[in-house]
Amino acid sequence: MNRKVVIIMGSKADLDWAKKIEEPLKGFGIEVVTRIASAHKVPLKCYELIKQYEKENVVFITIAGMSNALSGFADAQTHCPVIACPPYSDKFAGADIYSSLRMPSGVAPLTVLSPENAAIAAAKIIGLTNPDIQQKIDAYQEKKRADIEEADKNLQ
Ligand SMILES: Nc1cncn1[C@@H]1O[C@H](COP(=O)(O)O)[C@@H](O)[C@H]1O
Repeated sequence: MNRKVVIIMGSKADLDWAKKIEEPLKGFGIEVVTRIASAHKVPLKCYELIKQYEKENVVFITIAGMSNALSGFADAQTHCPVIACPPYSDKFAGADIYSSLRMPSGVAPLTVLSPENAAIAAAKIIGLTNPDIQQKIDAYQEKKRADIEEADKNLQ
C-alpha cells in the first residue's frame, strides 16, 4: 500500500530545511507533498490542508520555526501521525524548541530534530504496512552499520 508524507511548513523560509527531509524520503521511494501554511497566520488554510490529506491516511511532518503552533494544531485535528521537525536555531539559547516539546493533554506530535531522522521515522510508520519500504529501511540500516565497520577498519 502506498502512503504519502505531507510536509507542512510555516514559511517559505523553511524550504531548505524541508528539502533535507524530502531527499531521504524520495530515496526510499515515498511520495512527498510539500505545502506552506502558517498556523498563526492562516489557521483555516492549515485546517483545510490537514483535512484534505487526512483522507489518504498520510504521515504529516510539520516544520515551524520560532513559535511552533503548527505541530500541536495539526496533531489535534487528525488521526494521522504528526512528526514535528522544527528548523534548527541557536537564537535565544535554543529556547524555540520548547514550543515543540510541551503539549496540552491529548495532543501528541512526535518531535524529531534531525531532518534525515524525521524522514526515517516517517518511513518506518509507512513501512508498517508496506514491505517494500521495510526492505529499504533494512538496507539503509545495513549501510549505516557497514559505514561504521569501514571507518573502524580505516583506523587500524
Ligand atoms: N511559527 C510560525 C508561524 N508562522 C510562521 N512561523 C515560522 O516562523 C519562521 C519565520 O516565518 P516568517 O517567514 O513568516 O517570518 C519560520 O520558521 C516559520 O515556520
